[in-house]
Amino acid sequence: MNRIEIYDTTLRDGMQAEGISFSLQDKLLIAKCLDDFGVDYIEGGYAASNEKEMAFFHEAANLGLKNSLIAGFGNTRRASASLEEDLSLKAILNSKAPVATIVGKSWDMHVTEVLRCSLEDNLALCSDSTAYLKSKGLRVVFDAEHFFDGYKHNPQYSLKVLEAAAAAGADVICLCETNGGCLPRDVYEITKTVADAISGPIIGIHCHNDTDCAVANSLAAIEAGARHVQGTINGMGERTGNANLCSIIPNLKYKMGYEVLKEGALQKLTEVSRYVQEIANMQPVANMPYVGDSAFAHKAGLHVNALMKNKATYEHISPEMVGNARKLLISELSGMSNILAKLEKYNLSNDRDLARKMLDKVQEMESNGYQFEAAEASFDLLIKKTLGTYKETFHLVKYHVNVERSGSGEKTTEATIKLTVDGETEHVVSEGDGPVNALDEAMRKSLERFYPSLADMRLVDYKVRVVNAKAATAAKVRVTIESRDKNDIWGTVGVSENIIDASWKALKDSFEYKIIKDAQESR
Ligand SMILES: CC(=O)SCCNC(=O)CCNC(=O)[C@H](O)C(C)(C)COP(=O)(O)OP(=O)(O)OC[C@H]1O[C@@H](n2cnc3c(N)ncnc32)[C@H](O)[C@@H]1OP(=O)(O)O
Ligand SMILES: CC(=O)C(=O)O
Repeated sequence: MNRIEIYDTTLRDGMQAEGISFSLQDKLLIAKCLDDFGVDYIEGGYAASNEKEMAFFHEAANLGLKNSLIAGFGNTRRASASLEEDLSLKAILNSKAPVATIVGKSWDMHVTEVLRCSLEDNLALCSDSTAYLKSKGLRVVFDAEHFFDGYKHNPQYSLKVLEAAAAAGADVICLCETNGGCLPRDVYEITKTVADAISGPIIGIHCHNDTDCAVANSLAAIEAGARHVQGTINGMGERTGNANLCSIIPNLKYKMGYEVLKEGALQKLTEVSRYVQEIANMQPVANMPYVGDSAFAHKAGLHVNALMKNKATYEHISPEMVGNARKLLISELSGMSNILAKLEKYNLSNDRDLARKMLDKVQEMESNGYQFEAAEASFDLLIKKTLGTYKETFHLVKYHVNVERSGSGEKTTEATIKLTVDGETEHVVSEGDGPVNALDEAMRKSLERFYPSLADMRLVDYKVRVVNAKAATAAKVRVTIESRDKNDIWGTVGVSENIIDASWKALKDSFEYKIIKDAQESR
């Protein structure tokens, strides 16, 4: 069989990550996104855990999912409870999910020390819990917890657990690398033994990332015969996380030739990763393989030079295959090729004189603290200034920012700005939450009359960095601002000894970029 089932546990194991808490609405949005992406299973949560988890299952039934089956998660029955009375099994049935995933103990040490029952009793729990859920018409995934560690200590017993679940009718026997401490060779060999020993159910793999090998371990298990893989979007999960589906899926498809998801789904991978990241309020990890912002970002001059001749020189796949985009960065490590590549947008990529001037300018500015990597819009304005096509869209006469704090802790911040547009003067004052916000508000207030489309622009990120730390408070600071409107997102940069002035420079570039962009688009 060449097809691999993709089982997503972002909403259950992913939510076990420190700092992650999904609301019911978050869970429903993610489930919809995963269904559009086309994963085979969405594990919705630990059904017996709390009301929100249960509510998810009931609401998810109305989402009209087209591609994915919802799985309700729980454990094998407690030794002290009957099948009908066991809270975990009851909750799975109450969830009305078509798939039941039950975690059962497959390491003898866990049976004797955590469940505190006999090894025989645990075999009965695994077997009768599986058979009971099957008798209710559910598809059953049996998650053999700590299977690899268990196998290393007592292989006969761990295999007996799998055999008990298989004989009871489990559809999938999933080998869990719960503590995440194994390396690929062990995972391959142990999975191969299981795949040879167990016939009937599909063999699955569920890995954690404690040795940074969760993806490699999952792929090793697939090579050894597993045909079902569990993981989470962006690898979020308990401790160091779960196996990252955003790496596993493209590796299976593009590197190993397996069938996964539906045709065309991989082109949505980056979007899915960022959507889940946004809902989870996670810090973006730029160097994530395939989906990270830097996954196809090229900085070194030699690399860009070669890429312009043939993309395969420094890219293992083309970014479009996973819905990501190539970025060519401008920095002090740039060569002529980085600049020429940027000039392509202006049909000027043959103008080597211009490229040389730009490169000299970039290197001079970067030695003074500028950095253009995250400030494409400032770079764009610099090209126009060097070409002589730049026309000032407004002219600053002066600004003044006042920050006051009273003895009782009351704070007020006010910015006054005087500027001219085509000879007309505007002089306005604005309050703000802080000096940059006040300056931003004052600029909007003074410019919106001339450029109404500024109303749909907003500042989304603001970063400050000291660039020559040795000079302490006299050091320069670099301010990088990210702005967006309905269609675009752009970055600008300003450097000064004064943080307000550095912010002003970055803000000015941002406003000018937006005004020029809109004028060009309306032509
Ligand atoms: C490997 C994994 O990640 S599995 C998923 C783990 N996820 C979670 O724990 C998150 C959700 N959990 C919860 O909301 C709660 O822990 C609940 C509702 C499941 C249980 O809560 P409580 O009844 O208060 O029990 P508590 O969490 O303290 O202890 C777990 C109990 O389950 C038992 N148990 C653990 N695994 C199993 C199993 N596979 N089969 C049967 N019983 C089990 C433990 O022995 C313990 O029993 P004890 O109280 O007799 O010592
Ligand atoms: C089931 C599970 O999450 C684990 O064993 O890690």
